[in-house]
Amino acid sequence: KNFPPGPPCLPVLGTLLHLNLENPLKDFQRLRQSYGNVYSLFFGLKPAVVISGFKTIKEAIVIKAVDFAGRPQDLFPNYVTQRNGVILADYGSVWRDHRRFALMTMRNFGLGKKSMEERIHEEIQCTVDTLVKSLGATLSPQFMFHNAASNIICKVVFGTRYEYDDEMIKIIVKCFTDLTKMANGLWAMLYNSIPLIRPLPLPFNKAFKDMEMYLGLAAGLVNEHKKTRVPGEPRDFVDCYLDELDQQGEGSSFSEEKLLMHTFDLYVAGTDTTSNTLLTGFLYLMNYPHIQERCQQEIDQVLEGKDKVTFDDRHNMPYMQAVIHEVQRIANTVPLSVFHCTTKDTELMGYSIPKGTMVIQNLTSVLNEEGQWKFPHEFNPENFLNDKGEFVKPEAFMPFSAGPRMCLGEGLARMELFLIMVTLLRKFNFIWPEDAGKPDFTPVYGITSTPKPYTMKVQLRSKQ
Ligand code: HEM
Repeated sequence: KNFPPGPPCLPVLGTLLHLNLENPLKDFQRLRQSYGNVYSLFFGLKPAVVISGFKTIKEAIVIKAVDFAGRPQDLFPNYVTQRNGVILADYGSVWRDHRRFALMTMRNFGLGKKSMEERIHEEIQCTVDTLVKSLGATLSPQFMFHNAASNIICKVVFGTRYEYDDEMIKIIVKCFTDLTKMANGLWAMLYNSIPLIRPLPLPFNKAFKDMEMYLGLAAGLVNEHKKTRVPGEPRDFVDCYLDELDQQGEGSSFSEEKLLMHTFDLYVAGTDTTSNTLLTGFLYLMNYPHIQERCQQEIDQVLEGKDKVTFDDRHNMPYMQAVIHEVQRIANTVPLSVFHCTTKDTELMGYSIPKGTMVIQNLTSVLNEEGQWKFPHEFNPENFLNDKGEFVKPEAFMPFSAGPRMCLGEGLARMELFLIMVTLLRKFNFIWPEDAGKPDFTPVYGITSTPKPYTMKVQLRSKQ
């Protein structure tokens, strides 16, 4: 009763036929126009509510926070991750303990402090070396940015990194990029909607194989940690978790099984998001050379005489900050966030939503919402600058979502984006190759949006 309205529903299929399962973003927008900011869909028999627009999303996930802080437990990714980890954990003590632990650990390891900056800078040096080797040639930057993001989070979690030509990093990055595309793609939607097909040998089985591969790798790394660790002197996230396990008594929610999936969550969430944001950033900067040039002018001025950029320098770089935020807005890296679920019977904008209903936050609808942005539909850093040229962040800037389930890697991601983009723009000019044709800015849909593969030319800047 009083459930949000939605398109007509068929037996077995629900409202699946109203969506292009390869990329439903346009359908979500179309349905919003017909049914408003809160409407319902049915995945088979399973009801879902799609929420759109800044006001509605804020009301749900920030103001009524706990009511909307659950995660559905019967979707394809829950089966693939064996219901472990933090990203898909339902609202409750296991999620709370693991989230708090991850936030605290990453902070102790220097999030916002110098040591994390040093780790990022070490990795940037490898990116710089790759670019120097490509001077004058045309380069595909996909692997380079994926490898850099992957290595940074790998160092935080496992204390190690892989050379860019190491077979292992190729396997890991491929596994992560495949999984984030599969997790809410066509086969996942069919898996969710039609339980009868689950035992069949269909393409979704690849995700289970990828996960098995990752767990084998992680178990090997954890075993090595067990042999070499000094209790109380942690080197990385895994050591911290093992220390925590030593201290936890009976009834603790920490376990080795959970550790493995926790490493997966941080590793995968930290790789595909940051790298795709960087790829989007350089795609736009090459095609808006005047914006690239203005960034470089600001960087040269602020960093004059300095060896390296620090995260604190962002306070003196309003234009660069505006560009990075605009890149994140336009990249729309996690377009539907991660699906939420109501934790109790609740209400939203006058509609009743029962406990256990899946909630899809259409972040896309906020990041390009008319009325929230000066230029909602174009790439324009002015969206984040006031009349005095100062950096301002509108409340509708929600690429990391908001509320209790908000991205826990936001601090790390922001530091990476700033240090990487500033260092590379200071040293190089990025040029759209003359023979590359017109750029295609339309991203490929998945849990993370990915720019279509492109190439770049790199020139050493004369000043450097
Ligand atoms: C540009 C980079 C990133 C973007 C745009 C992004 C975006 C998001 C979004 C939209 C969510 C879902 C929030 C919700 O359900 O309401 C999320 C969750 C999460 N992110 Fe990120 N993320 C980024 C980087 C990272 C990094 C670097 C890490 C790793 C340290 C990370 C770890 C996580 C985790 C563990 C969650 C689950 C939080 C929870 O369920 O409590 N993310 N992220």
